[in-house]
Amino acid sequence: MNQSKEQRILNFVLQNAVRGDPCSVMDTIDKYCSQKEWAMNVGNEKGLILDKTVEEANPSVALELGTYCGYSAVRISRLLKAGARLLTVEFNPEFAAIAKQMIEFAGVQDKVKLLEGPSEEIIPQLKKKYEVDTLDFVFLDHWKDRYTPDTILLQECNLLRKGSILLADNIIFPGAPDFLNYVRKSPHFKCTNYPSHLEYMQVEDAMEKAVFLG
Ligand SMILES: O=C(NC/C=C/[C@H]1O[C@@H](n2ccc(=O)cc2)[C@H](O)[C@@H]1O)c1cc([N+](=O)[O-])cc(O)c1O
Ligand SMILES: [Mg+2]
Repeated sequence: MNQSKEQRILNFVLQNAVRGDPCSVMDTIDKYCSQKEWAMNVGNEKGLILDKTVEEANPSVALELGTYCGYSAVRISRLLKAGARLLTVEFNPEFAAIAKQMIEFAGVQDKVKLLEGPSEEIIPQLKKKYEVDTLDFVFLDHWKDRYTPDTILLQECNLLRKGSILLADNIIFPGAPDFLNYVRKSPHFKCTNYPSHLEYMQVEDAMEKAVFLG
């Protein structure tokens, strides 16, 4: 049966990137997805905003919602200090299998734990099952209608602390209007908007940073 787009992206990386080199993996995915087949990786323009926010957070424990092929998991984990870890949530088994291979090829597997399942099931397990105290950084890039309920769930599970940084992708396209409304109206978050463009396209997009105030 014919391959999936995600399998084709992984194969292109395995054949063209440098094993153990996260930047080479990111660049190779960006090359494929800008020249051959578009895919919903955060990409290099918004990726630079992600990099700066991760560096600002300098997290010991980071969470990503929406692994997909592992592009942002590689991007985030390459910046983590010794001993720090990224937990990334993916519920599509095909995507999880691709991402696992992508993460291992990039050589960041010791920093990344891929959790398979829906975010609403995984988030309540983070403290007891995955030994998380609080999260220093959260990247939201999964279903856009899950950003708000999962942000509320993170608070209900006491997973945020004063200064925890949330960064959300796709604020303009496809858009996450209820999330934007929620965090901007909430007295518990200080928000910053970062205008950018949709990955690999000349379409407006933006990222929103929301710092939890406790
Ligand atoms: O739809 C988008 N993203 C949805 C991502 C969904 C990913 O999150 C996982 N997940 C993991 C856990 C869950 O609980 C739910 C889903 C899904 O299995 C998928 O791997 C999107 C779309 C465009 N676009 O241009 O159309 C651009 C983007 O940058 C996007 O991020
Ligand atoms: Mg996205």
